[in-house]
Amino acid sequence: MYSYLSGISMPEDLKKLTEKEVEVLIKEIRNFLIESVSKTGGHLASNLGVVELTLALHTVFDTSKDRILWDVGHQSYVHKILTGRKDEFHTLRQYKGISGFPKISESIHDHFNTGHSSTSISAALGMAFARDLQQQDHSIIAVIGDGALTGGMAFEALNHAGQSKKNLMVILNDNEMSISPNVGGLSDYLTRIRTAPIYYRVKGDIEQLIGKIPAIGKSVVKTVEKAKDSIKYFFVPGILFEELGFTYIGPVDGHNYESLCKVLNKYKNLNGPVLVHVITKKGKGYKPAETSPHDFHGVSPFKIDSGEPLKAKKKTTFSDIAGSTLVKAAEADDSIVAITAAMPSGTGLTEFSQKFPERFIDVGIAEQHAVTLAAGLAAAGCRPVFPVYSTFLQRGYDQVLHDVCLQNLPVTLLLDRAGLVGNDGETHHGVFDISFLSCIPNLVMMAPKDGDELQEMIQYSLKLKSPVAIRYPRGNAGITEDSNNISIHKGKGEILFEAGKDALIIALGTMCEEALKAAHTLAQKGIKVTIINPRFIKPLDEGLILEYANKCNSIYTIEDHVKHGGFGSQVLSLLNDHSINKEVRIFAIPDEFVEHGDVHILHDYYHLCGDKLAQEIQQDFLGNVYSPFVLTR
Ligand SMILES: Cc1ncc(C[n+]2csc(CCOP(=O)(O)OP(=O)(O)O)c2C)c(N)n1
Ligand SMILES: CC(=O)[C@@H](O)[C@H](O)COP(=O)(O)O
Ligand SMILES: [Mg+2]
Repeated sequence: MYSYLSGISMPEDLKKLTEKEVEVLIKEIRNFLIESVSKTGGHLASNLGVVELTLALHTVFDTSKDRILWDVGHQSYVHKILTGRKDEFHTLRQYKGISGFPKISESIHDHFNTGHSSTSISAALGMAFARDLQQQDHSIIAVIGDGALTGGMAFEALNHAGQSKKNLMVILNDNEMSISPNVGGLSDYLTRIRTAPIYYRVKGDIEQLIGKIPAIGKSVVKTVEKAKDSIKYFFVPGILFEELGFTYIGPVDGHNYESLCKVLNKYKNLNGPVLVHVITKKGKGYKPAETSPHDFHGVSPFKIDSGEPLKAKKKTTFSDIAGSTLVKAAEADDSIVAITAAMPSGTGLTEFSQKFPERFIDVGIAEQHAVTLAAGLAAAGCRPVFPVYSTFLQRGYDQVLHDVCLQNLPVTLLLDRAGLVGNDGETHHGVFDISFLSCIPNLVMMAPKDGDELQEMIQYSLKLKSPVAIRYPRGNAGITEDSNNISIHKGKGEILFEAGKDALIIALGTMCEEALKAAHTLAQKGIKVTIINPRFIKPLDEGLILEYANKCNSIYTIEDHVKHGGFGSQVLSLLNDHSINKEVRIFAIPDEFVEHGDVHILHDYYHLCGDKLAQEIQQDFLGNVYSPFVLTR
């Protein structure tokens, strides 16, 4: 079916093709990507945009020694296809299949693992220092998108790399898009470069021209120098990067394989850091993705002819509820400001951004800045809310501690995608937030069992005069059966289910639903349990937990989070402080990074589901056979 792609196993095979054949290969790769991702889901639009660029990189460089670092790494599919993973591509992002991001463990052609944005230039510079110290000779190329370039780390690295004079190439893949349209002054600057009338002029011509402007006499010299500077700043593309110490090349048409190869060949041995500004179209070659790059940034399986998702739209998600609750709250309180770090739709803020554009702030991929911006807003009398994926808040840790909590500022952090997220895998699971946040003084932390409770918790958080974090998972927000009336009071949990004293299950957040399933299964076996929904991670409902821990025979905690420093550890510590010496078993994720795969598979593997919980509790009653995943005291 694929005349040329079928013959490509490794990058060397590519080098045997003529330019005409490569043109056919480009089309074949796009078809292959569309076919394959329509079944597995994945980051389609970004990959369609870098087909020519990736082929050119593999034509000019040799990644068995040269190092290409893919920023974020969601655009590395073509690289994977060309470096021995074509035949496994149908397993992309599936449990035990290949990852959606670069992985050193997958291939010698992957040189650095990524997933979080804006790391590539720092890593490339580190490798350049190492290469020179070890007197080696290879090329190092960071490929970074215009969205990823909005991240603070990228600026820090550009600043350092420019001055270091190290030989390295930064390829700026500019498609004017982050997940949503890109934001910020730098993005505007790139637009000016792209649309400048001197688009195809080379910088050298302009500099020569400026050099020819005569200047006679002292004051004339001064004026002319000033004028020259202004002309240069106006006309020389990429002057910003030049001033930082980079040689700027571009803009270059990122869909012209031949000219990309020429540029890369010409500048690959240049002394010092070089930045090649490549213009691409996100979603290139597939109409639905070109028209709607946002919708095809990360897709679930879809119909190729229409681009429609295979499964009907999901029910209401936790993110939807967070968004609609904030809209309602903002209608009543004009001090509420919503912040996003380049994830407006992922975090459910689309409606908010449309209804309250003046109170909606997209900072770009800049979580650190977002947190301190929130602190500033709060210090000046606004009520900021920052919905952010749990995993990306890791970027803003010191800002949460130092700028928000130390000053006890009323900032609400909505930790979306808390728990296992599924197919993005180890870089994206939000399973560390309890450990890194619950140790911070002044911070109140909650986890809702369902959508209704999330709504109440957000409303409650907006009344508090202190920082609050609320963690909730990716996906649908159900309504819990057996649910009581929801009324949130600081540090108060609820008895969700009470059948007897054989076992106490303290189930955090959506694990309540799993605990209820287990309770019903166990009831049929004659084992009577009680379930506590703690609602608060901090402060814990100590009274309720101690009362029932004393009453019940054995105690179980369950959470979608790592065990170390997690919720169960805190319960254990509480019981220890009160000398309750009963058996406590913690169902949580052990001390390892969790691979990618469907969430239900991962939950099953780690026994974070009703079936396994019931099985384990039953086993305990039968004869104490323990699973390796649960801690026993
Ligand atoms: C620290 C961090 N924050 C947010 C994200 C989510 N994210 C992944 S890709 C992306 C947009 C990247 O845009 P760009 O670099 O321009 O790549 P493109 O998809 O346009 O090729 C965002 C916001 C992330 N991966 N890491
Ligand atoms: C690459 C990246 O970081 C994002 O695109 C992420 O994959 C989005 O995840 P959701 O699909 O959960 O919004
Ligand atoms: Mg982009």
